[in-house]
Amino acid sequence: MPRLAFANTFWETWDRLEKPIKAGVRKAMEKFQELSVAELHADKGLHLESVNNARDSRMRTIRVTDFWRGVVLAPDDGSDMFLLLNVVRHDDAYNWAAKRLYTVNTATRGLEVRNVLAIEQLTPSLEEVAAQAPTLLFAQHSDTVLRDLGIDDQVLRAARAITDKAQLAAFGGLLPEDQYEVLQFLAEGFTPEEVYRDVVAVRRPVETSSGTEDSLAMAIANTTSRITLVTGPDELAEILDKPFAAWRVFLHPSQRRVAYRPSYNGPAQVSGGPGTGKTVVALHRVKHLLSRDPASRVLLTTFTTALARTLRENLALLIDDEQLSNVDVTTVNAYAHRVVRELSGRAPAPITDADELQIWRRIRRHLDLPWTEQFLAQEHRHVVIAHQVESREDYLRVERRGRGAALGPRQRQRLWEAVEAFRLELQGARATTQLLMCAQAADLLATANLGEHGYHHVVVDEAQDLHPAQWRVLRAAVPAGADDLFITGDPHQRIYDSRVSLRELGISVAGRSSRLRLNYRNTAEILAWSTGVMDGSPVEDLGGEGNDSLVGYRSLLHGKRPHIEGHPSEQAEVAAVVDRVRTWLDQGVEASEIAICARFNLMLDKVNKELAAAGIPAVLVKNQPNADDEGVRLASMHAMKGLEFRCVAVVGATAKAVPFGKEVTPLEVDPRLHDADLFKQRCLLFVACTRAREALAVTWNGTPSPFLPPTTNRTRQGAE
Ligand SMILES: Nc1ncnc2c1ncn2[C@@H]1O[C@H](COP(=O)(O)OP(=O)(O)OP(=O)(O)O)[C@@H](O)[C@H]1O
Repeated sequence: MPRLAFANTFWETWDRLEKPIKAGVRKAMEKFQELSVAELHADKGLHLESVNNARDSRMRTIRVTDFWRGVVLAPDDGSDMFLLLNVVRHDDAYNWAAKRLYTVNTATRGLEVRNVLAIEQLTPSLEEVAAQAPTLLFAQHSDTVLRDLGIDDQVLRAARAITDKAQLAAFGGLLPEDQYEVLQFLAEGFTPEEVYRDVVAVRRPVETSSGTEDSLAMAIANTTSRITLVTGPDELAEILDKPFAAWRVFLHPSQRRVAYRPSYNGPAQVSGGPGTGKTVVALHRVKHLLSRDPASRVLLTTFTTALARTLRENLALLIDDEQLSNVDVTTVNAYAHRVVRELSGRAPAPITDADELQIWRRIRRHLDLPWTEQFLAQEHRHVVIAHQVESREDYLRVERRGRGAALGPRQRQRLWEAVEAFRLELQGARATTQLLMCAQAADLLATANLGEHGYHHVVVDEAQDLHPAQWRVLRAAVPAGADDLFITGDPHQRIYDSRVSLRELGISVAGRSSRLRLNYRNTAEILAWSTGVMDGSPVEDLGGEGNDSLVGYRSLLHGKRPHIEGHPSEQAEVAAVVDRVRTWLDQGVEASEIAICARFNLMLDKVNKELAAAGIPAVLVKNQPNADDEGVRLASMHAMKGLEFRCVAVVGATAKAVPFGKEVTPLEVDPRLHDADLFKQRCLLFVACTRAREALAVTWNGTPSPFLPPTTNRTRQGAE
């Protein structure tokens, strides 16, 4: 019986095929499950035929319908694995098939495809230009080094003629995938040793001595990041029935390595820039943990209720219902609330941040304190609750980490009075705050029966904004040991002001932390511009033990440069964004795939009004629309966390809004808090911009935000 595998090129078109064509594919694929290799070749309905002038002698086409054909790579080495490459209109199928060549990479041993014809045709003209060029992109690397990294003769010749990164990007789609990735890493300045470690070694299979390494079947088995192997009819049905999502099937080797590592001897952490697949990895980790022990109970947390809902929907695409029933997908706050309710019998609904500020304001006035209510609220959150300060004596001694303005004993006495007044007021109203609820939950869990209220594994997504009290809940929810906590997050996306030392919270990830570098979401143009917003500022890493940076993050996707534009008035800006949305809609983008994002709801209201006047439906993200609800998404910058859209317009990026003065502690009050607040606002803009997959527009009226990369400020108009 032959074996069947599907290449990523097939999946790229599968969802777009019409029903009768899909039915034809299913029927053809069933034959691969039923007939022998000889019968397949003889089958009249399938009509497996070779391709004239094909560069790859194994190239065949099969009949799908009268007008569509499948392109298949058929083994010629005695192995029995067929690889479905694409489904293409009859006339295009032969052309598509003829120019492609599949080869086994000498270093990774994976199967790669190249457009051999196009490379042959383009290389001489590249060489002509290169002969005059002052520098060549790979001049510093010898042939031996490149060959050791899997670069073969044809690619080597082309690589020697490439002058810069833009040329490499333009040429890249023609090159064999693993070799292109090696060249990209080298072009980004990674050393050959690093490239070997991150690109080659992660893919390279363990050496065997069977001598069959180069068979097509073996190469296919080595290419899990681009090829899906189907082991039986049930699997075939399942895989073809569900809507295809590449992230479910094809993990980058660096993603697979961390998600499917059999076991971690304690808490593990995965960091990575935006769009590098941290959420995807978290979901696959849950799958791995459950497939290892189907009876284990898993807590999967993220930052907001809306994100938890999406996370659960995506998890349902990856695991079956029985497994899903063993996973709680929720926010830390919701879990803490449940714990307090179940273990103490009563859990008041926490007050909102605005209510909390009001209480602090009353106390400030009543005690005639010299600090703002924001300062008092922050002191309570980030010093008192964070360090579990329970008495005046503790507070007088506590080290106020991350706070710049020193507070003497007399000031601390006065502040402690305010804290006591705050707690008294809450008690009187039988109320609490989210963080106090978390602190209570952690205390309750510490003495509770974890078999009933805890988990075997806790997986944490969007970890960067969790407060120490929330970390204590998570730490207490799972007994310390192997595979207790799996944490993913990006310190560049910190938009609230929590600072943690995970080690001090009993969550040491030393020796178990990894980083993802390949961005799957944004085009390189959007990623590069958005990275400019961060201005290379040093960023404290997730665990609070060192610094993190965005150096080396890359995207393989390319598109238009972001549109960056200032307008003379708010009215003109709003009119321009409505025009832009209209253009995106005219280009065929679904309204629900477009987001407009602003720092303030006031601006969103104005945009909403203009959209309505133009007859364009819109919905507010904070109302948690369903994925299939029609309408352009309108969101505050905070609400953009964790989301993504084909097109994003960030409006009102003015100097007054980003940073928003009211949320920045004045320099003279506390220089460290001042810097931290500014940094948070920078991250907020970064998060908003990196939600765009294909198109990003950033606009303002009046003075632009100082966080926009310098060229923007100078030209005020970016090219598209
Ligand atoms: N291996 C993969 N193959 C195809 N698509 C992928 C893969 N990994 C991630 N993606 C896609 O890339 C996008 C970003 O992934 P994901 O949301 O997991 O990234 P993230 O690192 O959590 O992002 P952020 O931190 O910015 O919220 C998603 O559309 C996801 O489906």
